[in-house]
Amino acid sequence: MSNKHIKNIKKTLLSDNYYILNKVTFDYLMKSGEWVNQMREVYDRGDGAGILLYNTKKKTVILTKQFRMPTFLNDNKDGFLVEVAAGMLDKDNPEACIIRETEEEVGYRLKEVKKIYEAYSSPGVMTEKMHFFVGEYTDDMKVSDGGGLDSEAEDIDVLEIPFDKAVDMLHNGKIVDTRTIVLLQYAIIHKLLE
Ligand SMILES: Nc1nc2c(ncn2[C@@H]2O[C@H](COP(=O)(O)OP(=O)(O)O[C@H]3O[C@H](CO)[C@@H](O)[C@H](O)[C@@H]3O)[C@@H](O)[C@H]2O)c(=O)[nH]1
Ligand SMILES: [Mg+2]
Repeated sequence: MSNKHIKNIKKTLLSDNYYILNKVTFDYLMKSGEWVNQMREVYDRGDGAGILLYNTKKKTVILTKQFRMPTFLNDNKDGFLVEVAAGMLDKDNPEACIIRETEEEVGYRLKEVKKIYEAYSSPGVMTEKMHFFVGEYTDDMKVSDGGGLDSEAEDIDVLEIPFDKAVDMLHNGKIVDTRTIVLLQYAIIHKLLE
């Protein structure tokens, strides 16, 4: 972390109730040559990973459906969101995380995944970097019903749907999760299911 355009970075903890919210003040060198003091609230909940699971024979994908309170508070009528399987890295590397999350959330045990992108989720407010994966699944990889961890009160529906239906949902506004949109578009562009 070095940048000659910033100095005097100071962090004040506002909340560590569950994850970390800091108030960060710093001096920033404008293009004009003037130093200005700025403040940002920065939420740190670690990094995450998400995966589009696809089956080339059946031409299907696996998505999840779960309640997301922040979306309920902002315009998502019933608060349920259709998403790719995803989770937070915790202490794992991204590959290990997404293999673990795939089994927990949708019940498939993957051997291989392919990393396609890394991107910041919401760069103005969050530190979170998201690792994007795609992975091929077959029926024989199914080891459980998935659904998420009871210990974390996860209550996840597993949706195995035709890829064409997922693309329709993308185009008619039924899929409104950025990662899911990015991954479905990747599948379209790279003809993953053809
Ligand atoms: N008590 C409590 N529990 C929480 C809180 N925030 C999260 N949790 C618990 O932590 C679990 C995290 O589950 P994961 O599957 O690891 O993460 P995720 O919520 O699916 O997050 C994924 O999607 C997010 C939204 O796009 C991403 O931000 C994240 O990086 C990750 O990819 C949640 O199910 C929930 O039980 C909180 O504020 N309080
Ligand atoms: Mg999850």
